[in-house]
Amino acid sequence: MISILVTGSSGRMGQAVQEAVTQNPETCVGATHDQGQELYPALAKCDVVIDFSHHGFTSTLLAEAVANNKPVVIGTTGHTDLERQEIMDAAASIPIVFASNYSVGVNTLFWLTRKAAQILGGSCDMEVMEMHHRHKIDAPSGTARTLAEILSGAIDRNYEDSVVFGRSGLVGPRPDNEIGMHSLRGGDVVGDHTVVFASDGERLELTHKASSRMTFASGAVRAALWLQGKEPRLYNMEDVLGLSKL
Ligand SMILES: NC(=O)C1=CN([C@@H]2O[C@H](COP(=O)(O)OP(=O)(O)OC[C@H]3O[C@@H](n4cnc5c(N)ncnc54)[C@H](OP(=O)(O)O)[C@@H]3O)[C@@H](O)[C@H]2O)C=CC1
Ligand SMILES: O=C(O)C1=N[C@H](C(=O)O)C[C@H](O)C1
Repeated sequence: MISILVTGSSGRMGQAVQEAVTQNPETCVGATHDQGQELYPALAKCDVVIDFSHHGFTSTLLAEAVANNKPVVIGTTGHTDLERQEIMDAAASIPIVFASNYSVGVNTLFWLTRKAAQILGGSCDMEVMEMHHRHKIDAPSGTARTLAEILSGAIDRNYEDSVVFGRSGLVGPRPDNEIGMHSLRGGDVVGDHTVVFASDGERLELTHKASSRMTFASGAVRAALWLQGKEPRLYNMEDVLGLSKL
């Protein structure tokens, strides 16, 4: 039985993760952690951490996980460049799965987007749209960022140089190689993502819609089990699902 520390435990995802851990016959909730509580006693009791809390907590969590040699599944999004670097640095010491989305469907969308961009990237205008519930604090979503990173990689550009966030005013005709990013917020939407490939005469759209947070939670539990015995490295959910090899 693998004992899991669930951080951000009173949040929407923290609750879903506890349910998914309890439903899985191979895992149990060894401890929970929330803002203001001491981390070390909870961490010491567990084999692996699943974190869906706040980007500002990641560096504290990783410092403690490295000191105690515990693998970590990071589900939190919205990290700064410095925090992303800290995740990469920690992965030299402990195995980490860091994914903007733990659903099987979205990771299939990542794979399909990579293939479609390899075929269409040079000849199509590429845009990303996402919609989430009114409580989400970061934009664009981590998943939309990953999709835009895949698109920009396919046309040999960087995310930072190619992405344009929404458009307003006299922006002029759309330049080639620009990737538009559009974030909608409202109601209780769990998470919708669409990638658009548009050219003269036709348009391809790839869409994923999540209807339950349990899809992310059960994926994170799968990642936590997969991490057991792995070498220190930064992995993603495509590695967990074996999609990186296809
Ligand atoms: N990778 C994926 O598949 C998915 C990722 N996410 C990401 O997971 C994260 C959490 O989402 P969600 O559950 O909806 O958010 P919630 O706001 O519902 O929950 C966040 C939790 O983290 C706690 N928290 C907030 N700030 C801190 C802090 N500084 N230190 C420690 N704990 C803190 C909150 O405590 P308190 O209540 O006291 O504020 C709460 O328990 C987000 O980054 C979201 O984007 C979400 C879904 C899927
Ligand atoms: O905050 C959320 O809810 C979600 N966050 C993740 C993201 O930012 O991509 C994943 C999912 O879409 C739900």
